[in-house]
Amino acid sequence: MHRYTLRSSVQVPLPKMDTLSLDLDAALARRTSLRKPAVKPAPALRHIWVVTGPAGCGKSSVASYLAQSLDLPYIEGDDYHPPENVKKMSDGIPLTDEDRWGWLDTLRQKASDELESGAMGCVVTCSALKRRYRDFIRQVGQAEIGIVVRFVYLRADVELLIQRVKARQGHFMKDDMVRSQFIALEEPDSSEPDVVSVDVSESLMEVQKNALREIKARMCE
Ligand SMILES: Nc1ncnc2c1ncn2[C@@H]1O[C@H](COP(=O)(O)OP(=O)(O)OP(=O)(O)O)[C@@H](O)[C@H]1O
Ligand SMILES: O=C(O)[C@H](O)[C@@H](O)[C@H](O)[C@H](O)CO
Repeated sequence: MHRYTLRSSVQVPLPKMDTLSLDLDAALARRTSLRKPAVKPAPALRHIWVVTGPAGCGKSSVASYLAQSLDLPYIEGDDYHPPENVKKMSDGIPLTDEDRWGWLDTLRQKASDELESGAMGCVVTCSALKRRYRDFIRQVGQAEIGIVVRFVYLRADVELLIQRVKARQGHFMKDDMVRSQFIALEEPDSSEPDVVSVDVSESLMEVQKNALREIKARMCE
């Protein structure tokens, strides 16, 4: 190791202890003042995950799994249809925009209330078939700082969903309604970057795992 030696002719007056401490305090004061103010960590983003798609695509099956996996409150959209909507669908009559606005407003309010009560996020099932429905729900994220609305669109073809709804027991939505869902459907495209699309032609377990992986990949965005 290279050792430095002071030339003996050079007299370096050693500062007295008090000036040393003064210098040390001054140096510390300067350093503190130069130190950048502590940056407070940004509050974690709170997500409203809206699982969307036509009847039978797996919204309830996937959303309940996501809510459990992420330990988040789960809002089942079907539970908030007014009775007249349920009756219409049970009678094989497709809903109209007018039928849906109140329901959509209830769902987005429920999601907002969950976050208001301290939840770090929530998972909502809502068909949200049309772009304007998704825009309506997006307003929650535009109104509140730190709240992010994201959509998980469960993508399938009509014949597959007809089969799945046919095989389902005890639900008011019957297979004869599935085609009308696709007529109303405005599939999300690249103009909606807050939508992640998941193919639901695979097994339920695969779809659930894929959806969870996609969500986790977007949590920090
Ligand atoms: N990937 C899958 N593979 C096989 N069956 C599935 C899959 N996903 C859902 N299912 C089944 O398809 C039926 C419809 O699923 P689910 O009720 O979750 O759909 P949904 O979108 O919530 O329907 P709705 O909008 O009518 O409430 C259920 O019987 C469910 O068990
Ligand atoms: O917008 C709609 O037409 C309805 O919400 C359907 O898409 C759902 O499948 C219904 O909730 C039954 O589950």
